[in-house]
Amino acid sequence: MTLALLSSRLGARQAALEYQWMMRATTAVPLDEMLARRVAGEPLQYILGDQPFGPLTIKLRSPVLIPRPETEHWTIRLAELFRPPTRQLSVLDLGTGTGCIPLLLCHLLPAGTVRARGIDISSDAVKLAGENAALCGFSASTAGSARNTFQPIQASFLDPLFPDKNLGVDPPFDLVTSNPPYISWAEYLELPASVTHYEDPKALFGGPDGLDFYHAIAALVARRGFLNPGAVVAVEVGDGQADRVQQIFQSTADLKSEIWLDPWKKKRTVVARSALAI
Ligand SMILES: C[S@@+](CC[C@H](N)C(=O)[O-])C[C@H]1O[C@@H](n2cnc3c(N)ncnc32)[C@H](O)[C@@H]1O
Repeated sequence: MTLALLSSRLGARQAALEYQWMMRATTAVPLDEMLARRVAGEPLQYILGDQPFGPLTIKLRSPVLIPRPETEHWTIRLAELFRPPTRQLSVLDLGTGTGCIPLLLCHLLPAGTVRARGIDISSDAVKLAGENAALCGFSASTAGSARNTFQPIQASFLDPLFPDKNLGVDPPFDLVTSNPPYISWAEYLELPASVTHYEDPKALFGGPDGLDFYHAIAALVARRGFLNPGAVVAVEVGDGQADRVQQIFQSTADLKSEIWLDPWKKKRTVVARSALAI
């Protein structure tokens, strides 16, 4: 009965596909319950409890944002900029969520070359990112010095005192990444219920025009001593925001940048580089 309902909701083809994923899921949730939750509109990823992100399997729990394929795409391309690595990279991910971005970088770059920290205001996100760090084998507490490490830290990077001396977030950084909240108020009203009911509004809202977090990130990386010479700052942007974000980085941080397209040819990532001599 519920499978029939799912078919009427998603179409027979998609329902059959999702049914197969549920059958293969390793979660302890009974199949009937999975079907009922999906029919009620819950995203499949939360029901299954994990999803692939590049070659990694990332654990998921509502309300922490479900990593998107666009983010996976630019993170893989970003790792290529650091091949072969010329030195140890100190990485800071702002708004880390599941930890997917720094964890994929840890996976893609040679062992012992990445020390990543991820900041998130949400305790749910920090807890989940810690679980993912352990599952992927990059937990800072257990890893030896020859391993890449990722440590999630609960803090707000909008706080004027960030990074407080006691946080363990010690500049300078070689790479700053962020997929910040970038949905404007107008866009939020248009989002489907599958997003607004299950994903944390804190992960979505970027202020009235969606650009608040880019101003904050540009001001942060503009601080003296925050970036190493030649450091890279890579931020994901929403539809139609890329040119404006480029201007913000230029005017606030004096950083020149380029724009990367996503697999659907949309301007998705602004990638800036600090001068080789600062
Ligand atoms: C769009 S989600 C991105 C999550 C993850 N990086 C990804 O790509 O899937 C933005 C994240 O920023 C976090 N966030 C929102 N405001 C923040 C703040 N002031 N300081 C730190 N993190 C914040 C949210 O909790 C959320 O996890």
